Order: sequence, then structure tokens, then C-alpha cells
Amino acid sequence: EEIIVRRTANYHPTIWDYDYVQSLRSDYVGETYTRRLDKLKRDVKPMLGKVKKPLDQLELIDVLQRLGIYYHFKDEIKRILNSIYNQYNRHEEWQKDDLYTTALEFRLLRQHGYDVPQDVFSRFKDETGSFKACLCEDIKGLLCLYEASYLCVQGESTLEQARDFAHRHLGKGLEQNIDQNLAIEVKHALELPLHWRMPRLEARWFIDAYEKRQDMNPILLEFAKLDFNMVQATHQEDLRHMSSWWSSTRLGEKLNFARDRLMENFLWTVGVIFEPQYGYCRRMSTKVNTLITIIDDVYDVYGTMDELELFTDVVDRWDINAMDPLPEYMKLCFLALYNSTNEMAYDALKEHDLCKSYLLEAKWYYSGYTPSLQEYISNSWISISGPVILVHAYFLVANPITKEALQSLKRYHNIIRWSSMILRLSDDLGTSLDELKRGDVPKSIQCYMYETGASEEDARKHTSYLIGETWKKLNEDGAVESPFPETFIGIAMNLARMAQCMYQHGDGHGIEYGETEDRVLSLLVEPIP
Ligand SMILES: CC1(C)[C@@H]2CC[C@@]1(C)[C@@H](OP(=O)([O-])OP(=O)([O-])[O-])C2
Ligand SMILES: [Mg+2]
Ligand SMILES: [Mg+2]
Ligand SMILES: [Mg+2]
Repeated sequence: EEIIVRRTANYHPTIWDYDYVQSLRSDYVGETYTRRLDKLKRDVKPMLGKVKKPLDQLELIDVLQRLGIYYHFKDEIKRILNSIYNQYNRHEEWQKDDLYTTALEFRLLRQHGYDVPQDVFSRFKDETGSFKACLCEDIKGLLCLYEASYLCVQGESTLEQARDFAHRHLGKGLEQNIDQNLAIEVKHALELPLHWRMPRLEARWFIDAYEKRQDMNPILLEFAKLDFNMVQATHQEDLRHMSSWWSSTRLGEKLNFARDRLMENFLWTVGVIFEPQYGYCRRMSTKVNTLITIIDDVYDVYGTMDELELFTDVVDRWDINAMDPLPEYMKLCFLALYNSTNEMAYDALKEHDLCKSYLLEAKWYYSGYTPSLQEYISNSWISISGPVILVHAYFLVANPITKEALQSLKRYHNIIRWSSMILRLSDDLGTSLDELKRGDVPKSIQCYMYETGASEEDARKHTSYLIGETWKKLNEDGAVESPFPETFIGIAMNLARMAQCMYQHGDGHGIEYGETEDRVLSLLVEPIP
């Protein structure tokens, strides 16, 4: 009888026990709050009609977005940005040489898919082609330029120059005694630019930052706090549902080699799409994430090569009767996958050959092969499960699910690819240390080191650089001019943002305490006082 030695990842048991999750309740449900919210919404809406100066319009839109309440006013915001864009090529008096205004307008228009040129910043350069030294005093303008520079696409050297210039002088600005609130916002931006931040976490942070601003509008603040708390109540309901489902599968206790991370798998979905009306998408996506997490650990931690070949074949054949030769733990996994995946989702799974990409990694691991970075990435943008997550999300928000929807999904192949690559590279930065300790396929950092002889530190820097480069491609393909896919493009960008959030301080998915615990408490447990 051959002795099977299995790896272990020593994932800690979940810190969010079932009874605690089921006990989560919010006061912010029911008529009283709905009526109050509608009243505040009626107070805020005319503000959008009343502001006439473009700069005031832009600032109001920026505040509504950062407070997380823009989704109540999408049409009004679109109308305003459209009119600003139509005037764009006439150098109106109001925008001529103010860096802050020019950068704010550029960022908001680009963010909403308008193709405004980077040359608009040329007027802030001197005759040598460098940004004017006097701009170093304008911290507010530099901060806005820094945020705007992350909307760049490939080959926009002025925006790359702007990012470096602003980054350097904002860092220096922090050493001077600038306004305390501005210093907090500068630090926040230098930690992670707005364009890369997970929207819900940014809203939670900005509500506190906005409250400290002199020009804070109390109606907006109250609306933002109430909306945040009511949305949190909706998320708690989604979470309780999925916690019951997960408990009923009993996979967490039976497959104790795998990550039991229902809370984090739900948090991913809040990062991808937070609006209240997408509860079904969050619930189904939580199922997808949870099953992927388990199956990923079957391939990465527990399965022997023979078992993995068997499992991959059974998934490929998708036939309950082919299950017999599988070891017990794999039968459990296949049944859970089979029962929770209807034919539409199965297409997504099969179409992207997720299990085949897992199997290839297992082959590389068991044979001790280190692929080139390119070879690794060509498989691992799929094995990170980004395509499966995004294709499911697409069907869960695209109404109705039609053959055309399936066809039109092909149009977003690049969006899915770039978002999945950012997910993969961020995941490798956060998880590869522990993965390699317990034994796993060489990740992007190790492949790059092996291929180029670079140090681990340089390989990590290169991986971060590739994330920035991939964002430029995502910005470019995400700015396609068509109304419908806005929700889906937002989902794809938010998956990339959620990855950078989850792995910002290490393996935020596998290790639940620390930053992830704080984020769960602030987004899903504690209402804003
Ligand atoms: C949801 C996910 C992004 C997907 C399943 C769990 C993850 C957090 C990640 O887990 P990980 O083991 O780091 O993936 P990989 O490195 O084995 O591809 C892969
Ligand atoms: Mg894996
Ligand atoms: Mg893994
Ligand atoms: Mg990983």
C-alpha cells in the first residue's frame, strides 16, 4: 500500500462562527428609515440642478461618488458630465490654468468613459517639458493631478510624468505643515490611489473625512451615513442567507484541509457590487467564491496527482455516474459543485477550463518545473478563477440572460483578462510566501526571479509594476462607448480593486484577523454612529 504524504496549509478555523453571523442585525430597516432616506434624496436631487458653475458641478459629483451615494443620481450625473464634455473643447474661462480644476474634470470625464486627451496638462509644463516647479506649492492641485493620472492608458507619457511628479511633491508636502485634513487625504492617496480603491471601503473612510471638511454639507453627510447603514443592513441579510447555505453543505467541517472562509468570500462580493438591488448577484457569487476556494485547496494543498487527474476528468465529463472512482472528499466537492452549478454557470466553468488550469499547475508543482513568467501568467490568469467569477457575475446582472448576452460577453474578453490578471498578480503578492512554504506551484514572483535572476524584492516590485501596466489596459478597454455594459465593466474593475484591497497587507483571504477583521467590522457589522 503506497504511503500518501499530503501537504497541509494549516489554515486557521474561521473566526466568524455561525451563531455570531446569524445574530448580525441592523436597526436600519423598515419604513421609518426608508421614508427618511427618500426625504433626504428629494433634498439632494435639486442640488444637482442648482449648481451652475462647472467646477461646483464637478466637485458635487466627486463628493457624491466618494460618499458612495452617486448611484441614486446616475442620470443627473451623466447629464451634467455630458454637458461639460460637450463644452470641453472650448477653453472656458473657468478651467484655463487651474491645475485642480483641470485634473478634477479630466478624472471624472475619463472615469465615465469620455476620451479626453492627456494634452490638457501640457499647459502646466515649462519650456523644458517638465511640470512647472511652482506647482509644488499647490498641494490640492497636485493631489488631484495624482488621482487623475491613474486613469491613464498605455503610452500616455504626460500622465506617467504627472504621476511621478505629483507623487514626489506630495511626499515632500507632507513634511511641511499643510492643512491637517488635506495631509490625511494626501496620505490616503499615496497609500492607494482612488481609482484602485474598493468603493465600499472608500465610502466608509470618506464619510469620516468629509465630516471634517469646512465646506461639508450636513444634508449630504446625513444622507451618506443613513444610506451606508441601510445598505449594510441589506448586506447583513445577504450574508446570513449565505452563512445558512454554507452551514447546510457542512463542507467547512468535512474538508478541514481547506479554507473555511464564508465571511471573506462574501466580502469579495461586496467589493465587486455593493448596490442594494444586486443581492442575488452577491449571494450566488458568494457560492461561486466559496466553492472555488475549496476546490483550489483540493488542487493546491491536498490532492495527489492521480486523484487530481481523476477529479479533473469527472468535472470535464460532468457526469454524476462517473463519480465512483473518486475518493470520498472529492465526491463531496464534486456533488457540491454539481448541485450548485446550473448549466449556464457550467458553461462558464468549462469555457474557462478552470480545473484544467489547476491541473496544469499541479503538474508543474509535482514535476518541480518552473515556467517562464509569460508561460505562468498565460495559465494563471485563468487559475485565479477571475474569468469564472466575472462570467457568473455577468449572467447574474445581465437581464435577461439570453444567447445574445452570451455572445456579447465575448466582447468583454479583454476586460475579463485584464481584471483577472490584476487579481492574479495581487493574489501572488499576498499569498505566495505561505503557499511556497507549504508547497505550491512557483508564482509570478518566483517565475520572474528564476527567469531573470532578480532578487525577491525586485521581483515583487516588478509584479507591482505589472499591476499598474495592466490597469492601463483595463482603463482602455473599459472605456468602450456603450451604455449597457457599464455595470459589468464596473464589476470587472471592482474585482481588480477588491483584489488589491484583500491583499494590501498580505493574505487577507486566508488570514481573517487583522485588517480583514477590521474591514468586516466596519463594512458589515458596525453602523456609522
Ligand atoms: C477567490 C480566490 C481569488 C480564488 C479562490 C480563493 C482565492 C482567494 C484565491 O486563492 P489562492 O489559493 O491564493 O489562489 P491560487 O494562488 O491558488 O491561484 C483563488
Ligand atoms: Mg490555486
Ligand atoms: Mg491556492
Ligand atoms: Mg495564491
